Amino acid sequence: MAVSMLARNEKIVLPAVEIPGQMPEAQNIIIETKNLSVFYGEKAAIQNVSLAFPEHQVTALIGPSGCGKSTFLRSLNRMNDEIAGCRMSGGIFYKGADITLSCADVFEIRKHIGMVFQRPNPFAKSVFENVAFGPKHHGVKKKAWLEEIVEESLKKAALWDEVKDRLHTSALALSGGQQQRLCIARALAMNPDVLLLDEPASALDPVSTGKIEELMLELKKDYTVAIVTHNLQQAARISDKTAFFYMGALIEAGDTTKMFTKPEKQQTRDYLSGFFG
Ligand SMILES: Nc1ncnc2c1ncn2[C@@H]1O[C@H](COP(=O)(O)OP(=O)(O)OP(=O)(O)O)[C@@H](O)[C@H]1O
Repeated sequence: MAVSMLARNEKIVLPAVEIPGQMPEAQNIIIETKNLSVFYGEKAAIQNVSLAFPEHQVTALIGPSGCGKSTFLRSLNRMNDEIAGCRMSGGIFYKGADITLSCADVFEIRKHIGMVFQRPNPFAKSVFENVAFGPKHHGVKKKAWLEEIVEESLKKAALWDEVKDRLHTSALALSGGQQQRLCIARALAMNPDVLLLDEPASALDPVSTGKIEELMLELKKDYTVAIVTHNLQQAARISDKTAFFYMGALIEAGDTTKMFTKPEKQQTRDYLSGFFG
């Protein structure tokens, strides 16, 4: 099944992947990896990871620096394709379609699976043009339609009230926290199903971090969210599921409350107790 043929609201129910510690009940899985390995040259950064992302839930990816969280996250919308010498094996299934296949259209994939990076990276354009950029690039020309997309995306990113009177001024004049919410609005403007967030609040002050966390809880009503975070309290506050990575392997994944109170693996217990990381 080609990804480009999937309608936005089409729901394909897949059985949950069996991972130690993961919820046994069947859930709508929107994206999942099966035996995914990612290599930089000869070195494996991710080894045989099978992980399923339940729809409308926040899944936090945690683990010590260098364990492969970002590499794994970036593979989910083929962002690693941009890195010379990076290759992967295994499968990534988005609504049942294997998006690792060479025939899969990466631009189409990234429309469905949007990404926001650690450092806010707005374009040196107006607030409006930042959000309208993707839809314009994908053929939306009508001004009224673009205005509607921009307003709706900024509202969903909880930024509209702060910028509605300065839509045509530079995005670079916004605060760091506003810029990050603008980047989220830019991703939402493409009407994705899945949002990938790589430490979206790590460069922000506590107030802006709080706004991003509140936003995550709001966004999961409409989207499936995967977030890399170093901040264990943040993972505990905002995620439904947590996946713990160590040295490129998925050690344990499951319900966040259970992971933080009764992890099954000793390595998870050690990491959560601060013994390493
Ligand atoms: N572009 C790259 N080229 C070569 N090796 C890379 C590249 N990016 C990451 N790596 C290596 O892959 C491994 C996993 O890195 P990755 O950034 O995915 O880990 P991480 O858990 O996200 O780390 P951090 O929490 O510090 O961001 C590390 O050994 C890293 O050095």
